[in-house]
Amino acid sequence: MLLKIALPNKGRLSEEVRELFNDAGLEVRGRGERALTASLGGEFEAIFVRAQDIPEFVADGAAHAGVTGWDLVSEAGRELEHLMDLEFGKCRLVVAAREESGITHSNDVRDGMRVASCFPRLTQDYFARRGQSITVVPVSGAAEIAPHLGIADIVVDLTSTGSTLKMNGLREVATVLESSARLVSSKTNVPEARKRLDELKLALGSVLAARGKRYLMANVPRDSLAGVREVLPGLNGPTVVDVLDGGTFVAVHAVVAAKTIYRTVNALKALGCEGILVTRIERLVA
Ligand SMILES: Nc1ncnc2c1ncn2[C@@H]1O[C@H](COP(=O)(O)OP(=O)(O)OP(=O)(O)O)[C@@H](O)[C@H]1O
Ligand SMILES: O=P(O)(O)OC[C@H]1O[C@H](OP(=O)(O)OP(=O)(O)O)[C@H](O)[C@@H]1O
Ligand SMILES: [Mg+2]
Repeated sequence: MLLKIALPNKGRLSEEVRELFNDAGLEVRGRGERALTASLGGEFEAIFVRAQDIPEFVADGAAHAGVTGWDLVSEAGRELEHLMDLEFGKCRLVVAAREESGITHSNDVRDGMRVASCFPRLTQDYFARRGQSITVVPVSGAAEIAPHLGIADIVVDLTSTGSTLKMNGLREVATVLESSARLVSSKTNVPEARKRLDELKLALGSVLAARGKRYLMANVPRDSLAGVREVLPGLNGPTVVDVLDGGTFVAVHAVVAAKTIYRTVNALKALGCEGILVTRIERLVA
């Protein structure tokens, strides 16, 4: 059974999605720049569509699963199964107003104000939940310009670094939704498809787990082993291997958090370790 996975054809998420699938051993094969489908390592078939259309395609059964932004999944409001947070494409959907508007909080938004957004549903829901009655001005992009054109008072738009808002003289006043890329599937998938999707989750998850980790090897003086054990917790404690010379050193292998590697290497050095080697891990199945 060939599972169809809908992936973004271009834009913010497409490169990172491809990288993730490649790293998981599901290489996007036979894809020309404008191809609409491609084989993914022979196991799955990728269909390339706009990120925005992916929730609909998956919900309608045109694809078994898909990768797209949580913002788009939420806006679509379709019944989908959330399989996995892929931890990239991180951004927030925010309410923003012109610096000089005097609006610094959602409470300052007055009834009847016009809100430009590419996310009309989420915008409407957000203000409705707060008991505020606004009018959504739906746009398909560049919402940030709307207040300057006089077609809206405020905007609800995506931001990550904040530079687009700043460049447009807008101030963020509230967060509507936090988003990142997600793997979603249709709720109606048959058991065989579910099994394949579990395998896909395992493959993608093992890459994500490995990204934050490094494999560390070091020659450790036998006398320092106790100290090293404290520095290197590893997955199940470090692996200790005898070195052929049978002498004063043993080899220690461990998986360590990438962000602590600087500190770890210094600590090992201080314990008299030698030949310290740090490498990336491709996949980590715990
Ligand atoms: N600044 C950002 N930083 C991180 N992720 C973002 C950012 N902007 C958008 N995203 C994520 O990427 C998704 C796709 O955005 P993208 O800009 O590629 O497509 P689009 O603008 O919706 O569509 P199109 O370019 O086809 O009109 C968004 O729905 C969101 O999840
Ligand atoms: O906070 P920042 O880092 O500035 O990012 C925010 C911008 O990124 C997205 O647009 P994108 O660049 O994807 O262009 P688009 O409008 O063509 O989708 C979003 O719609 C904002 O305009
Ligand atoms: Mg965009």
